[in-house]
Amino acid sequence: MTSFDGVARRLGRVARGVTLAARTVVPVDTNPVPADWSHVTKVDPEDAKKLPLLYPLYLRHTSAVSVGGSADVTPRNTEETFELLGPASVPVFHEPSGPRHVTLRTREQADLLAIPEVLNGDSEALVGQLGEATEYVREEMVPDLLADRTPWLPDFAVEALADFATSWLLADAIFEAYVIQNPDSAAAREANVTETDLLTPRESKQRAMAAERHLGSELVYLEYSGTYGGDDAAETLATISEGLTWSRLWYGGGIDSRERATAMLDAGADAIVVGDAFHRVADEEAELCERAAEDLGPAASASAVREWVGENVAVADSHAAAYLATIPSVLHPERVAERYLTATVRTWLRLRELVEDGASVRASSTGQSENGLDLGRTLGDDASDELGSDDAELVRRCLLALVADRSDADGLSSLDDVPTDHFALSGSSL
Ligand SMILES: CC(C)=CCC/C(C)=C/CC/C(C)=C/CC/C(C)=C/COP(=O)(O)OP(=O)(O)O
Ligand SMILES: O=P(O)(O)OC[C@@H](O)CO
Repeated sequence: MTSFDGVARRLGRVARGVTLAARTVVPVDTNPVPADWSHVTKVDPEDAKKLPLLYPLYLRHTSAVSVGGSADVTPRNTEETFELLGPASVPVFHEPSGPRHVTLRTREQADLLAIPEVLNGDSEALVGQLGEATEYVREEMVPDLLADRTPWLPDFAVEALADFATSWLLADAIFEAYVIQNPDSAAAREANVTETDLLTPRESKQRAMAAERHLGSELVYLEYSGTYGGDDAAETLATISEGLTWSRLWYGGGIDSRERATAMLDAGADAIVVGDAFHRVADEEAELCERAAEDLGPAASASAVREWVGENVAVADSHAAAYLATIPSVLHPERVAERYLTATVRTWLRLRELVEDGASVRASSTGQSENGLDLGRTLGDDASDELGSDDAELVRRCLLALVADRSDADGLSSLDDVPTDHFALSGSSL
């Protein structure tokens, strides 16, 4: 027995050596966070943060979407956000800020689970919350899953499987080592980061090096949430990146222009994270569509809508253009913004037309509308042609659900799970 244990220990050491060699000396990239992700859009599930009506159009340009936020996030609004984002063609990962934000449903929908550990907060934010989460997974989430899916398993097998599944969930997750540098943010309050906890560039680098080597953090995240870190952040990114060989380095906070995005990428960030600038697109369009609905009739022609947008919207100063400008691969953000804002107004007017006509919109078992939701006609061909088939189906479902909310609709129970409250326009009358 002892000798078997000895062999197992030696094998374990060899495996650790191979893993370390792959992270350092061998020229392969074993980090599960793709190196080519350079732009991440953070979608906050909290009820006050909304989505643009045609969100898959905007999100098709970002490398990945992160679902998470620090305030007013609940299991319900997190699951609803995944209902909308999970089926989209862009990779979606989950960044919980509390143990119970992770549910069986969010695990099914998310491509990755990214768990925050704060390097300059209190011990709760480094390991306390993770401890609570591990207990919850081992003693509630996994046993509930096993009871549901494998009720015939004997108790001893349930125990062993629950141990394995809990460890697997953590082994399969990625860990994000946060350095929070804006004490005025919700994330700082959550992690108990105060003015005295802010780090110098050198201290940030030292903790990042420890996170890579000791905690195995796939990601180091310099977080200025809500405010732009400017030159201080650039210096910190440059210093941290000198110390990292394997972990990715991300920057988030106040990115709302091409200049800010490129400044942080040039300073050494592998990716920038954009949150508020995306949600502002939704707030802006709600106001815009309400104005358009007052000026234009529901049956306004495509050219009338284009003209109205040209005359009434300062596209260069719009939040749509600002968000798109944060994505370096979007070469002409203003042009793209004009196309998307026009498509949004067209869509909104078309939905009003459908509701006004008292259209009984039906969804067939495949989710196809039988009445009037041809996307080319609704969004305009140029915008609808940009959507792949999964995104097109998702947009169609969301639009049908918004109409169904306001009409006598038969056969629409398949749309009940579309959480339309998450659109900024859900508060506007159709
Ligand atoms: C393993 C399971 C089931 C769950 C993990 C649960 C854990 C450990 C959560 C970590 C909670 C934590 C340490 C939070 C600290 C604050 C933080 C970094 C929040 C992330 O906030 P952002 O999403 O950046 O927030 P804002 O965009 O609102 O600023
Ligand atoms: O909302 P903003 O300021 O873009 O910040 C993004 C992200 O770092 C928040 O976690």
